[in-house]
Amino acid sequence: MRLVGLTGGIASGKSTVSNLFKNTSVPVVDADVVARNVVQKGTGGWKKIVKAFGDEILLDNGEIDRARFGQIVFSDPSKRQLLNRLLAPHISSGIFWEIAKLWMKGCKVIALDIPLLFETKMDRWTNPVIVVWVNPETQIERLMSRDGFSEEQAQNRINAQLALDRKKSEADIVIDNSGSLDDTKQQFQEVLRKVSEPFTWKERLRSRDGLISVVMCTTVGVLLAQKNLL
Ligand SMILES: CC(C)(COP(=O)(O)OP(=O)(O)OC[C@H]1O[C@@H](n2cnc3c(N)ncnc32)[C@H](O)[C@@H]1O)[C@@H](O)C(=O)NCCC(=O)NCCS
Ligand SMILES: Nc1ncnc2c1ncn2[C@@H]1O[C@H](COP(=O)(O)OP(=O)(O)OP(=O)(O)O)[C@@H](O)[C@H]1O
Repeated sequence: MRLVGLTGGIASGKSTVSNLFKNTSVPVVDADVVARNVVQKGTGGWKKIVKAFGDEILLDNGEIDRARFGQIVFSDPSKRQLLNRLLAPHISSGIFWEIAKLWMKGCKVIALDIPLLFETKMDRWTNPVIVVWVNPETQIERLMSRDGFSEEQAQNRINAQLALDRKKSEADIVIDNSGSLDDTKQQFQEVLRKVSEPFTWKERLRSRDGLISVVMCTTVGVLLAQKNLL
C-alpha cells in the first residue's frame, strides 16, 4: 500500500487537487472531514471541547458554532494549541480507521489530504508528499473571497500554519496552483505518473494482497517443513 501525502496552506487548493483524484482509481481520505466528524454533538471530541471552552461556543441545537469558534481559536495561539492537543488523538485515529477500511477493500494507493501533515509529523508515513503551493497574494485573495474573511482574519488563519514556502521546500512534488485550473490539471499529470510508479517491496508487503501472500507462503512453508520432519 502506498500512502500519498497531499498538503499545502489554507486555501492553497488542496480540495481542488483532491477533486482531481476523483476521476482516478486513487481514493482520498480528507482530514477536514474527519476533523468535522470527531466534533459532532455528543462525541468524545465534542465533550472535550465543550469542557475546555464552555457552552458559549455552541449553537442552539448543541452543535459547535464553527464560525464563532474559529474566530476564537485563530486569534489566540494558546487556545488553538489547546484545541489541537484535545483533538489530535481523535483526528489521527479517525484517519487511521479510514485508511484501514480502504486497506481492507484492497486499495493499493490512498491519498491523504491533511492540511497539517508536516505540523503533526504525519509526513513520515507518506511518500510521495505533494504540496499544493500558491503565491501569497493569490492565497489571501482566494481565502478572503471564499470565506468572506477580512484581511486580518485571513492572515490569522495563514499564520496558524507552517509557512507555505517551508512546506514547498519539504515536498517531493510541488503543484503551483497560482494559475488557472487548467494549469493545475496539467501539473496533476506528473502526480499521477509518480503515484503509479512500481511499488517498492515495503509497499507490496503493506498492501492487503501482499500480506495475504506472505501469510499463505509462510503457512505452506511451515506445513512442508513439518511434513519433511515426520
Ligand atoms: C476551528 C474550527 C472549528 C473552524 O472551522 P471552519 O469550518 O471555519 O474551518 P475548517 O474546519 O473548514 O478548516 C478550514 C481550514 O483551516 C485550516 N485549519 C483548521 N484547523 C486548523 C488548525 N488547528 N491549525 C491550523 N490550521 C487549521 C485548514 O487548512 C483547514 O483546511 C475547525 O477548523 C477545527 O475544528 N479545527 C481543528 C481541527 C483541525 O486541526 N483540523 C485540521 C485537520 S489536520
Ligand atoms: N486554480 C484556481 N483558480 C481559481 N480559483 C481557484 C483555483 N484553485 C482553487 N481556487 C479557489 O480557491 C479557493 C481555495 O481552494 P480550495 O478550497 O481547493 O483550497 P484548500 O487548500 O482545500 O482550502 P482549506 O485549507 O480551507 O481546506 C476556493 O474558492 C477555490 O474554488
